[in-house]
Amino acid sequence: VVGGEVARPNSWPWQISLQYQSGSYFYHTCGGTLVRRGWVMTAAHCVDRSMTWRVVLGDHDINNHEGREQYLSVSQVYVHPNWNSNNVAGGYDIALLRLSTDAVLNNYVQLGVLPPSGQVLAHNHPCYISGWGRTQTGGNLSAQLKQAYLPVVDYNTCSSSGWWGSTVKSSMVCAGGGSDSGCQGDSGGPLNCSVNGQWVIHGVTSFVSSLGCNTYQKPTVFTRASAYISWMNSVSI
Ligand SMILES: C[C@H](NC(=O)[C@H](CCCC[NH3+])NC(=O)C(F)(F)F)C(=O)Nc1ccc(C(F)(F)F)cc1
Repeated sequence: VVGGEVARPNSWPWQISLQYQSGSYFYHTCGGTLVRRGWVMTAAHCVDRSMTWRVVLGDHDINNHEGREQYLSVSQVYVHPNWNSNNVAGGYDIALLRLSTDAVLNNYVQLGVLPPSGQVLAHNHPCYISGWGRTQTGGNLSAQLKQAYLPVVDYNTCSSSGWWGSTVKSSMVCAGGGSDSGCQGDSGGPLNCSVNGQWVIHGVTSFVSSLGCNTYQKPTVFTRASAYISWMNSVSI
């Protein structure tokens, strides 16, 4: 996350850290959202390479053990069948991870609420991105979970010339476009939108401009979760 601020610990209790094993250590690579006690929603591009994965729940500082974390392994990866790893602009950048054991829900670990199928938010609807991604273009990951206010940019604006044009599809959500943005390492994490006083997970962080994370009029682009409800249900989530 470029800009924004460090989140109050566990204030996004459905946010997970997806980590891969290298040697005897695990490393953060992507975010994700706990959507059922045994299921995590993330981006397909996060799991393009097959690795030994683990999901960390209830985390705040990914470099320190604070005692609220739950470490769960991944038993199965379900990538959307239409995902093309050579074409993030094609959409379908969504995957479900089946956890080997169910999460324990508590003050630090809660389920994210998914939107109704097809729900599209209006221009400027209030949302926050959360993640441990780079804090600047080309910079380092954040040790602590960060958040940034990224209001929705509607499809009409986001797909216009000067913005993303035809790179963005209606199966995506754009948000931000100013000095705050997602960045590498935020992939797969949630776009948390306030709907009737409840946080609803409207996006899965997918891509930013290759010219820089917080490029003007290149808002952070999310997979629109409401476009994939039936697919997620078909995976028996
Ligand atoms: C550096 C930048 N990385 C990204 O945007 C990666 C996803 C990369 C998927 C493709 N390997 N995502 C992120 O950094 C995220 F955290 F914002 F989600 C990037 O490659 N952006 C990008 C690439 C291609 C296209 C386009 F579709 F237009 F070809 C648009 C943006």
